[in-house]
Amino acid sequence: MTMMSPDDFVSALREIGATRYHHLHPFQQKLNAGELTKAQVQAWALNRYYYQSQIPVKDSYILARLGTTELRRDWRSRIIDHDGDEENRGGIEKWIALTDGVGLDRDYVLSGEGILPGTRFAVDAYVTFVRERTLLEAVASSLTELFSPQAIGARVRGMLEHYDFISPETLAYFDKRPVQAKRDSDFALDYCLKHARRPEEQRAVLNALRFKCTVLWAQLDALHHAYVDPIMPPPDVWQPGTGEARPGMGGSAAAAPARGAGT
Ligand SMILES: O=C(O)c1cc(C(=O)O)c2c(n1)C(=O)C(=O)c1cc(C(=O)O)[nH]c1-2
Repeated sequence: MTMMSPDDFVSALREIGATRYHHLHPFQQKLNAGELTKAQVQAWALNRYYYQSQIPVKDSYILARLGTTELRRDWRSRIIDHDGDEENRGGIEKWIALTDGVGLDRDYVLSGEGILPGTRFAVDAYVTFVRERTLLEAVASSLTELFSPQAIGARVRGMLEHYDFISPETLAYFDKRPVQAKRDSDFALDYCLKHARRPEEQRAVLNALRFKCTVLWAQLDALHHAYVDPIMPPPDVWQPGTGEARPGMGGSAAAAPARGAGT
């Protein structure tokens, strides 16, 4: 393998996004096109909460490995974006507003009890990847965010158009994401261009991005298999019709006992 020029390297990264990013997944396309039931949208919101909750965890591992004040200062804004600070609520809290908005009980969401095993394995694999691989690969695995602004735009437009139970407030999480994603992925791309100085390092960056695409894809596979076709959630996870907030209450309604699949 020979060293790619910076332009070819960036093209190879973009090609991975064009062919493997989760905007291509059938579950994502159904979500955007208004083809999901409310329960299926609830399943998406509930499971993705687990991804959201682990993002600042994985960024904390990366932060600890960055060798300079400048790099850490840049990277720490990612953690603040998700955990919030004295002035701004963070992304995790905004995701809870999303699960509130689709009618899920807050305590049930926070408990993580109804998360699909496939979601858990995929997200945990991402955290493990950034802990165990080189720093370059850990940074590169966030490069999927090069492709998220477009995917988010299409998703928000589609969901607002097609679902009467979705309001702009419910999707407020996504308002700031495209700008944050651009800032973060510009930084990560710059880092990878600077630090991938050998062909095998370029290959490792490309593979880290491929891996991360599978982390996102596997989460949608898990949702599709459990809640779309056929409806077959594993035991002990969220069942449609359960875990809903009582009318007028923000949280703490006990999850209803699990019923049979599809009820
Ligand atoms: O809605 C999306 O399509 C989407 C995708 C991704 C991504 O590409 O990993 C992230 C997010 N959203 C997101 O909101 C987010 O905070 C985020 C952090 C990261 C990361 O790898 O550090 N990816 C993503």
